[in-house]
Amino acid sequence: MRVAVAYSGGRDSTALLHATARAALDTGVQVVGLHVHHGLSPHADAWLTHCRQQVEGWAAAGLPVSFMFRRLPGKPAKGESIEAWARDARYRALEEMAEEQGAALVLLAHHRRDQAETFVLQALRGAGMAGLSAMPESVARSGLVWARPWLNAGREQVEAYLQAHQLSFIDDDSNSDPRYARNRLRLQVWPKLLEAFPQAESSLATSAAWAQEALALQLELAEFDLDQVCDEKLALRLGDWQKLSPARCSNALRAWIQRSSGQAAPASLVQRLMAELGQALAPAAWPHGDGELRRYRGRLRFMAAASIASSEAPATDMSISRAGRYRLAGWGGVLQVQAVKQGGVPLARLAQLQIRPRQGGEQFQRAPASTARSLKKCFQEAAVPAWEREGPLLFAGDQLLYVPGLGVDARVWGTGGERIMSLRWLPDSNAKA
Ligand SMILES: Nc1ncnc2c1ncn2[C@@H]1O[C@H](COP(=O)(O)OP(=O)(O)OP(=O)(O)O)[C@@H](O)[C@H]1O
Repeated sequence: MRVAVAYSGGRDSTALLHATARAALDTGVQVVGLHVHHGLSPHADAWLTHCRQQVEGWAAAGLPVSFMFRRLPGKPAKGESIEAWARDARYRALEEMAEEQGAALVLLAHHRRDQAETFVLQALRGAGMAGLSAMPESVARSGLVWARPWLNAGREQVEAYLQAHQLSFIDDDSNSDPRYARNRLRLQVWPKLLEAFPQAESSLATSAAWAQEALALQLELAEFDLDQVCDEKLALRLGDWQKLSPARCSNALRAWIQRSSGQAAPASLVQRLMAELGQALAPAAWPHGDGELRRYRGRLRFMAAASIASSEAPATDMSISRAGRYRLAGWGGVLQVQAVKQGGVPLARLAQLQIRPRQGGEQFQRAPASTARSLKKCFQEAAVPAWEREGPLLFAGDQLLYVPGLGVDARVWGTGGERIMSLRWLPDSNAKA
């Protein structure tokens, strides 16, 4: 049997790797230290050398321990948080190495101060229960168990272990860089906090444990509620959902978004949906992750971008020769055609219309003196909300005539001397829940 320890060479993971290897003596368990070379610090090569040599020294002294490392390919993208990139890439590399080594258990050296700091950092961001839960003692992910055996141990205990065994470790100079929130908290706030509240670390870690319990309850309640308010295709039946109390509504919604899209719901999206979902029944859409949430006929669904274009009503032809309201089959609404003096399309151009779903790549021109641009750009410039962007596009041959939310394309505006018409898409507002 093989156990892995994520080993940065810092204080905590040095102590943990050594302690694990000692505990494994005479048990038949093999321990492997997994080191990730981030390539971010000029010292990264020296750290790697230190780690390898330290483990080789321990192995030579008879401990059942070996070493493996991986260099991270690539760099954080421009604008991406270095911390977030390094964390994600580090966990992926650790996962791959553990698999290669045949280790089903990976130990991380986080301790109680790390847990208390995480709780405070999350609270300072206004996090909910998921954030305040901080780090779990163990979690199964990607076929591996990740465990933090020292999550309830104080930093002094780790320090005492290092001293007792005369272990050397790396002092990462980036730990004093004040650009990182954790470093500011650790260096500027923590000493003062402990001076005023000596029990702070254990109290905050206890609060994180309460948050974990509260989170588990929230998730259980959400499962229960979603069983009642989802249809067989897992769409949310809005009429039933709205009957829940406000706290249960947002709790169930958050869990439903995560479940149906596979992506966590930002607090801003949940807030917005709570305000907008119950106000009307008209078809509407809200962007989320790599797709959008769609309200249609009293149900909310998530649609991935790839499936959106193909799932729309099919392209159809129609002919319009006078003002009026025209119901478009399969589109859930009517097209209003009215005579206007300017800014409209010549009536003659409506004789052979094609009605098509948006497919991407369409260009629209908002004013005669401007140029044609992508629909996405035009929607952004005109600040058209997501739910007003829905509906059919009207074409005459290859020429785009009308886009819901934007109006008639300026390239086809009539110039006078002919009957010109405004077009307006009116989605049904009376769909039943
Ligand atoms: N480069 C790395 N390679 C392998 N494991 C790492 C690496 N960086 C962090 N870890 C693991 O994640 C844990 C938490 O990381 P964190 O950055 O908070 O600690 P650290 O200051 O790098 O090192 P230490 O916790 O060993 O003092 C570490 O204890 C270690 O188990």
